[in-house]
Amino acid sequence: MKYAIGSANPAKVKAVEQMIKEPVQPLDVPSGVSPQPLSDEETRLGAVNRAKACVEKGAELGFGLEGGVTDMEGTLYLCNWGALADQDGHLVVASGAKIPLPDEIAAPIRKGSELGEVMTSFTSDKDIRKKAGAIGVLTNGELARDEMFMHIVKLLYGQYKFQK
Ligand SMILES: O=P(O)(O)OP(=O)(O)OP(=O)(O)OC[C@H]1O[C@@H](n2cnc3c(O)ncnc32)[C@H](O)[C@@H]1O
Repeated sequence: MKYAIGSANPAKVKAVEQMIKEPVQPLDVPSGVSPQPLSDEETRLGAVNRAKACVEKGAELGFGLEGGVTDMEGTLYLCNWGALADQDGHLVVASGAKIPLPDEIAAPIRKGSELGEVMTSFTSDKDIRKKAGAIGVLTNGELARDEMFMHIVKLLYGQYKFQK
């Protein structure tokens, strides 16, 4: 197995495949963090754990992509992180776009709901996290979740090739 992504979420798989231009194996691996990461640190760790788990399952290169939220000066932001790991123990990380969440979305998350659930009730689309995502909705369709993740994958793969 050459390339793997530690998720079956189509927005994540598509982001890696479009960048790598080769088949990428989706793997069901644990993120090792809470279902709704609540800080940059936790979101980043989820991405790293997913990338490393892919390598442990035999991938030459393993990608991990994680979505979360983070509090900055009292405002909750959507945050996104990615990691790329290889069999030599090399690891690169990158973060993606951050945008503030409106109060009607932030408030239920602060009370314990997951962003995916909140976005589903907000849009009446149970698969929104697999498609445009919160970022697609909140940017009026200008930036979909897969495109946002693709940017992170470019940051990961570019850094990896530069360092190797
Ligand atoms: O199948 P996996 O890879 O776990 O993908 P996921 O979308 O369910 O999970 P993430 O770990 O990336 O995101 C953590 C939570 O935040 C939600 N989430 C994150 N970014 C989102 C977005 O852009 N739109 C909708 N939900 C999002 C997601 O549904 C989860 O409830």
